[in-house]
Amino acid sequence: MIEITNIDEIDIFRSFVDKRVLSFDGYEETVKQIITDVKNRGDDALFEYTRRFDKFDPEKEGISVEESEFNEAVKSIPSHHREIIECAADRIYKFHEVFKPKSSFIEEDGAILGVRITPIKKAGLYVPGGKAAYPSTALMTIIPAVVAGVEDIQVVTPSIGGKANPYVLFVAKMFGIKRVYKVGGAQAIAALAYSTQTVSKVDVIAGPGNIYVAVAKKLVFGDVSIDSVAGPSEVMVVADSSANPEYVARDLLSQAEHDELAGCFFVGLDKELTEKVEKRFIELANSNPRANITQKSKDNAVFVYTNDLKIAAELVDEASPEHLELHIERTYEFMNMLNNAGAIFMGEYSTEPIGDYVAGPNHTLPTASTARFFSPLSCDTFMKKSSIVHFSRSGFERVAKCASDFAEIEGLYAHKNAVDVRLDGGS
Ligand SMILES: NC(=O)c1ccc[n+]([C@@H]2O[C@H](COP(=O)([O-])OP(=O)(O)OC[C@H]3O[C@@H](n4cnc5c(N)ncnc54)[C@H](O)[C@@H]3O)[C@@H](O)[C@H]2O)c1
Ligand SMILES: N[C@H](CO)Cc1c[nH]c[nH+]1
Ligand SMILES: [Zn+2]
Repeated sequence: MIEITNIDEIDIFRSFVDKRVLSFDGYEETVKQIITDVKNRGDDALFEYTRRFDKFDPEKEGISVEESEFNEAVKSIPSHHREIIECAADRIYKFHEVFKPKSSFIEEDGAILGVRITPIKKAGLYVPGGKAAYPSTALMTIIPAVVAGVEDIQVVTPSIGGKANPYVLFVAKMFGIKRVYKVGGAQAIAALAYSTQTVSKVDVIAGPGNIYVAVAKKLVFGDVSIDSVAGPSEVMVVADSSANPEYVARDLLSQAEHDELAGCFFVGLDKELTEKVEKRFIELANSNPRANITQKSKDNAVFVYTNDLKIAAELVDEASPEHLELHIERTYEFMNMLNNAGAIFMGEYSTEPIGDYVAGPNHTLPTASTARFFSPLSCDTFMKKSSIVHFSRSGFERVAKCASDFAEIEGLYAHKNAVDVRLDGGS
């Protein structure tokens, strides 16, 4: 447990956060090489990495999911599992539909000004599948793209041993996605960004993944758009003496389970609670073989005690975590003291896994402190804006002199003349 009772001591926590984030830079060289290789050699490189990391031979087995594989997958899903997926899909769909951005305009005397919002044409969606398959992420990536109106959707998902996860295929089929490729990691991101003989180039890549996927998305950003750097999961819990330490320890563990690089940050406003949570987290981590918590996972967990709500809020903004859970009495008051978190879960019944599956908001969220500037995946990820400017003669006359004079200030006389010619024939 670290004790921080003075704002000047916040550096101890900052260096913990920075060390974890900086360690991700160590993957850049490997990822750069994979991207360059796929860019230069297309399918040959994509297949080679798939053979190496996903343990099957795409040359023989192919990477495109065929119609028969989709049909077999759909048949193999028991009806009660379909109902579970449909229940989650329904809630996620409704949430994204409500928050889909809409074009809007204002009218002033002689002018219409506004923002036209249209879907991006081509999207590549990443559904993770290394250590575990993520059908819930298939819902969280496909639904906003479909609701946004993307015309052309490709899904990539690593398929260890060559068999795509049937639940992921079920979700793809549910939303009419025909192109699913059995590739993953940095090589899949490179294929979507630059194209290969099989995979076509997209305009936006969205979806979470491990550190190789996250670093690859960061490196191709600019050549394509991305949702965010959504890498190894993180959860931060702020709790006071009203919190249930068992709930808190279990919520921390739920994210540690994703990856040994996952980050778990606990801030207790009560010393005894902080000690209890740390002890219980370690106990659970040591006795939970199915969750596969390693020493590295435990090293990526930190327990802080502070007696000051303002310091707690500062610690949240320092970490800018993917998920923030508030197990405190005055949740809304505390929320207003901070800025940065991918998703905020209010109160002890809003456990993070509810958000992973059924709450409705997207579970694909920025990590590695990028919640400072990135937002959750949403319909916005798949949409872009154009400004609309429409002046009538009378509206033009109201603003023309201002524009003409401004052009003069900048010394841009062709600009000035383009305005003046409409006023008085120009010079
Ligand atoms: N931030 C979010 O919104 C969010 C949501 C869901 C999941 N996640 C994260 O997604 C990740 C899922 O990870 P995963 O590994 O199970 O699946 P994954 O699909 O992200 O990664 C599997 C791929 O990693 C590549 N890879 C593995 N070892 C490699 C190596 N040594 N060198 C180069 N490439 C290598 C392989 O190509 C493999 O196909 C976890 O980190 C989890 O926390 C994040
Ligand atoms: N917690 C993950 C986001 O960090 C999302 C997820 C999918 N399945 C289970 N959890
Ligand atoms: Zn999760």
